[in-house]
This record gives sequence, C-alpha cells and structure tokens, in this order.
Amino acid sequence: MAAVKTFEELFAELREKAETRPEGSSTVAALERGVHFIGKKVVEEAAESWMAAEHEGPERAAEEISQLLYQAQVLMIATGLDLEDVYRHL
Ligand SMILES: N=c1c2ncn([C@@H]3O[C@H](COP(=O)(O)OP(=O)(O)OP(=O)(O)O)[C@@H](O)[C@H]3O)c2ncn1[C@@H]1O[C@H](COP(=O)(O)O)[C@@H](O)[C@H]1O
Repeated sequence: MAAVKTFEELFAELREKAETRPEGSSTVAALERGVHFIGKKVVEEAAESWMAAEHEGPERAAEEISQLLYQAQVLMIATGLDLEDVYRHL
C-alpha cells in the first residue's frame, strides 16, 4: 500500500509552508486571502462532503472529506491555533 499522509503530518507540512512562504503554494495563497476566504472554503468542502456521502458513494466522500480536513487545518493556521488547542476540546 502506498504511503499515506496523516492528519498530524499534513498539519506540520502546512505550518512549515506558512513559515517559509514558498512560491506556488496553494496554502500560502489561501493564508494571504485570509480567514473570510478560508472560512468559505471550509463551508464549501463541508457541503461537498455531505453531498458526496449522500449521493456519490464512499470513494467520492473520502476525497471531499480529505479536502475538508485540509481546509480546517488551513483555518487553524490562519487563526493561530495549534493541534493541541483543538484536541483539548475533543
Ligand atoms: N491536501 C491538500 C489540498 N486539498 C485541497 N487543496 C486546495 O484547496 C483548493 C480547493 O479549492 P477548490 O474548491 O477550488 O477546488 P476544486 O478544484 O473546485 O475541487 P472540488 O472541491 O470541487 O473537488 C485548491 O486550491 C486545492 O489545491 C489542497 N491543497 C494542498 N493540499 C496538501 O497540502 C500540502 C501543501 O500544499 P501547497 O501549499 O499547495 O504546497 C500538500 O501536501 C498538498 O497535497
């Protein structure tokens, strides 16, 4: 099975992008647009996850949920939150 990226690994990668600001990073572009833009992406991916789960099957749902998790992480970084700040509420 191909190597998979975990939630924690993705967060570490995104935080590094936020610090180093490499050219061509879609994460950096989203951070530059700000919380309002990122918040809308979270809502969009949440809706697409719901629709995929209800109408398009598990494979498509997995794809959309992965994007929802990504956008949630970008929102956390834009808000200055660490994983522990969120985990504390689980
Ligand atoms: N997992 C993701 C990821 N998921 C979604 N996205 C971005 O989120 C945006 C989604 O916006 P859109 O809604 O326009 O996407 P879409 O094409 O309409 O897709 P659908 O939702 O309609 O299926 C796109 O710009 C995607 O590139 C992601 N961008 C980056 N990552 C990972 O984040 C890491 C850093 O990426 P960069 O910052 O681009 O270097 C890498 O590991 C990437 O694989």
